[in-house]
Amino acid sequence: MIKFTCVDKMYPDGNKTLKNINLKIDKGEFVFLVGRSGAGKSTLLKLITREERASKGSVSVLGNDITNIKVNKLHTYRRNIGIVFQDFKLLKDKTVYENVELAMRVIGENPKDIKTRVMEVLQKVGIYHKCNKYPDELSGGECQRVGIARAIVNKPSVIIADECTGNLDIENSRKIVDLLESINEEGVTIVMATHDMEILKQYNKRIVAIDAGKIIKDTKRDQYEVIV
Ligand SMILES: Nc1ncnc2c1ncn2[C@@H]1O[C@H](COP(=O)(O)OP(=O)(O)OP(=O)(O)O)[C@@H](O)[C@H]1O
Repeated sequence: MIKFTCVDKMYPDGNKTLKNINLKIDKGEFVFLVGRSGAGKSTLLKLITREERASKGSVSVLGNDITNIKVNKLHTYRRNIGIVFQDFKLLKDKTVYENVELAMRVIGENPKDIKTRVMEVLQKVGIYHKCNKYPDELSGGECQRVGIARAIVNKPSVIIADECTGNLDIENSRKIVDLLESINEEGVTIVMATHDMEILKQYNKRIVAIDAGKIIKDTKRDQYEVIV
């Protein structure tokens, strides 16, 4: 499903942010990516969403090598990936419904299907009753529910969540991870970067730890295909 083979990532300033990453994540897994600030978590996630490109090695997702994917194919590739952000990235001048609807509109979905699907996901994430509210009228936890609704509305195979509980208290963080867990139970692969030790302790998931650009721990290391 997601496979990193001997991946290095160097930014233009010459610093090697990721070093020889070998990582395999199977379909339907829920993985916590942990590490101190600057360790390289976001960079690793950006290689999956293909916002960044590996400097060396290859990244393959859903059976396709995306390392050198053509720019005109990126749009189609990204339909398989839902992204949840720490700061929600909701459009302030759009309602909850409109924020989620837009994600379907931009890929040209049939307007008839849009309404049914948006209502369905708003119900799933528990924010249906606030569908006409604007982001400024919602709590952080509610905003993140909308962020998750937007991420899942196009039925992606993978959800990438970068510190998606970073702006929430522990109670709301738990509710958000519970929601991601229920999405994972439907077969969606989840990769979530987090600093939150409470969350790590409470949820028994695979943990991949990065330090200074290297994987230093993986609770499922035995199942790796390490290619050196
Ligand atoms: N666009 C960029 N250009 C140059 N260096 C970058 C860029 N993005 C990240 N870096 C550097 O790469 C390293 C890893 O950054 P990254 O954001 O991946 O870490 P992180 O583990 O997600 O950190 P945090 O938990 O603080 O978000 C840092 O030293 C950072 O300064």
